[in-house]
Amino acid sequence: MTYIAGEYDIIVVGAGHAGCESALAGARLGKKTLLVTMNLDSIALMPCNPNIGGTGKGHLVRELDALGGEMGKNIDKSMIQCKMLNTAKGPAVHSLRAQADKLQYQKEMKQTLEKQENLHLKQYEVTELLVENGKATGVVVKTGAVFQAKAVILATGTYLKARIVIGDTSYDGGPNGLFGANELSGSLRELGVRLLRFKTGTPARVDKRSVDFSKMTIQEGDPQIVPFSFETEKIDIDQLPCYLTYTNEKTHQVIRDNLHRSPLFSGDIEGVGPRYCPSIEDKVVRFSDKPKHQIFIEPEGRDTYEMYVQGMSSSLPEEVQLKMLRTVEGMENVEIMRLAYAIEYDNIDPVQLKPSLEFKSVDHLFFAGQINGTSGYEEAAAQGLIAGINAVKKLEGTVPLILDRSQAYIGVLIDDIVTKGTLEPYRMMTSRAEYRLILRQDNADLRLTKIGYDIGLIGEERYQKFQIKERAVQDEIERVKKVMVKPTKELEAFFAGKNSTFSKKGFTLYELLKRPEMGYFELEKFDPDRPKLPINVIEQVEIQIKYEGYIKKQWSQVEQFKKLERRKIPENLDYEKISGLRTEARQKLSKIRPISVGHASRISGVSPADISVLLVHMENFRRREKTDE
Ligand SMILES: Cc1cc2nc3c(=O)[nH]c(=O)nc-3n(C[C@H](O)[C@H](O)[C@H](O)COP(=O)(O)OP(=O)(O)OC[C@H]3O[C@@H](n4cnc5c(N)ncnc54)[C@H](O)[C@@H]3O)c2cc1C
Ligand SMILES: NC(=O)c1ccc[n+]([C@@H]2O[C@H](COP(=O)([O-])OP(=O)(O)OC[C@H]3O[C@@H](n4cnc5c(N)ncnc54)[C@H](O)[C@@H]3O)[C@@H](O)[C@H]2O)c1
Repeated sequence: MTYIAGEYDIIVVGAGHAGCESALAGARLGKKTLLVTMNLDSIALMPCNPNIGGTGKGHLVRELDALGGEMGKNIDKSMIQCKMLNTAKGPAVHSLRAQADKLQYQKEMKQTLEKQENLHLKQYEVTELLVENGKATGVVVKTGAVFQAKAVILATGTYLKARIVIGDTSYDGGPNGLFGANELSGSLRELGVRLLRFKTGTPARVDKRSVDFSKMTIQEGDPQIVPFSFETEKIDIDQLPCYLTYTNEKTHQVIRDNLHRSPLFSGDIEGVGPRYCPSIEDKVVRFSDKPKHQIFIEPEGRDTYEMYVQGMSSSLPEEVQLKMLRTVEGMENVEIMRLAYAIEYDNIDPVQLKPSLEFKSVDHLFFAGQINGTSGYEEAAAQGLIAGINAVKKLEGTVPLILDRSQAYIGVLIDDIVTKGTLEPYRMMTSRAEYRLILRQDNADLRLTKIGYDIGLIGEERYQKFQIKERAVQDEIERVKKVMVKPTKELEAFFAGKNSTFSKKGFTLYELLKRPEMGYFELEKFDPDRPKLPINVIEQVEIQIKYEGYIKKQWSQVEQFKKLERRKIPENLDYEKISGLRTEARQKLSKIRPISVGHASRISGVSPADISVLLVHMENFRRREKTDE
């Protein structure tokens, strides 16, 4: 029966990684928010690898934290191992990665949601979206109850019309043995939402007691854990190890012999899978010259025997999975606890969204997370936060938060999907960002805390602490510029030990720090008056001094980029009336409706010549308006 069950400012559908951030942002910014989800026991579930961060993704989490999101804090509370990846490379690509206790991660997030003022949690399947006069007004759930709202955020992940495939077996169902949501897609289609069909997969979970770890290489966490959240001071835990092993020719033979039974190759799966998280059968086919592939065996939590087999995502039949796993060193007697599977689901074509994540043709309707064609917990959470903030801004009639490509990986992610769309699940990587040297994980707070504070998600106390850090970095850089290091015998010997060119005229400490071979700590003996500073301040001082030249160069590129970003295009510009635009450019511009000239220039099919035509048209338009005034 249909009845009005409640009225809210914002309704968020789906308590995955995107929905949790959206709902927390909405409630923390003072809006009465309803978070409705299919199963309250699967809040913030990690249906694949229970890990947060990794290359590019770690950057997203730190940015999210600087803006006032929750994911960083939640993984700090629930990690069982942590590593800074890529430390042999430059700081731009250092990425934090933590293995989570899967159940604890969920428990901590659920508790945070439950304790949040203004936030209401309810378990239902949403079957219909309500729209009146081109504006989202609420949702209908399976029982017929109607929940009304001023804005709706859809964050339904991989659940829409989800289908599970294991070899020749397939059935309707969501991830991890949960139900899929079969009705909402139809309602979206009726409202004119264009849907695509993607797929993803997960490896088997195996019983720890059936694995011979003595044949594998142990992978310990870092001795000093760097927290994800800029607010977490210290993490002191007993870390659990992971293990490294490899596939071999025998494994590959089992896969090749059974490829015809893999739905990915027999054509049984129509969805498009993530290029950058390929299944093992994909890897064996696409990289056929490789004799082996890395496999990480990772714990799913502290209190479980289940281990995750990273690198072996598959949709091969059950008995082939077992045969294939048992060819791997250390897994000769392995027992599977949960089978690997592939999952197909409906998602939207994200070019239907504005950069604020609002749907272009339905006001007050936002989309966030994997439903937008992305893949990954962190990508989902980042969008969730932005959608939550922008739903609030929409209700308050203020300008949306749109981070640009020089401000944050979050900006790169959203700009990419809403401008170019995606033909396969989109995963963040450092190579997607043009201004990598500026967008480091270590300076996410310096880039974004002020924005989080202005929005209202960063409190006064945290902001003051941040300002103290910011000032300390500047003061120390200024100080080392003034410290003169005399050319003593001791300094000369130190230089010789470093193979560094010595000069009798002496140096400033700043000049020494610029040299790649010299570190801040080892120069302490030549800097007797140095103040005692926190490690995160010293880290900034070193990076900013060592990479100053490159960073300056990147800032001048950013200036060029910003010039075009600042040239805003009127929302109602009629591209049909601009003569000189090529037909493809006219169609693409009308479809994407870019917000700035810079934005327009990134649309595939819009050439530099089209941009010149657009610029001339805008200039004429501006002059005409000025004359009319
Ligand atoms: C098998 C598998 C393997 C994956 N592998 C990885 C991986 O290893 N690493 C990685 O980073 N990402 C992986 N992903 C992707 C990752 O799970 C998602 O990117 C991420 O969880 C997306 O977050 P989300 O918030 O968008 O959606 P989800 O986490 O999927 O959450 C969606 C939420 O919406 C709810 N919901 C859906 N429909 C409705 C409805 N109609 N009414 C009410 N509630 C609804 C669900 O109950 C759920 O709580 C994998 C996903 C799957 C399923
Ligand atoms: N989003 C999806 O749809 C989807 C689908 C399938 C798989 N995935 C998952 O996405 C993730 C990305 O794969 P990835 O290989 O780039 O992994 P990653 O981003 O987790 O790690 C990157 C690199 O870090 C190192 N590393 C990883 N785990 C480690 C450990 N436990 N100990 C030490 N070093 C470790 C390795 O060098 C690895 O290649 C995987 O966890 C994979 O299962 C996602």
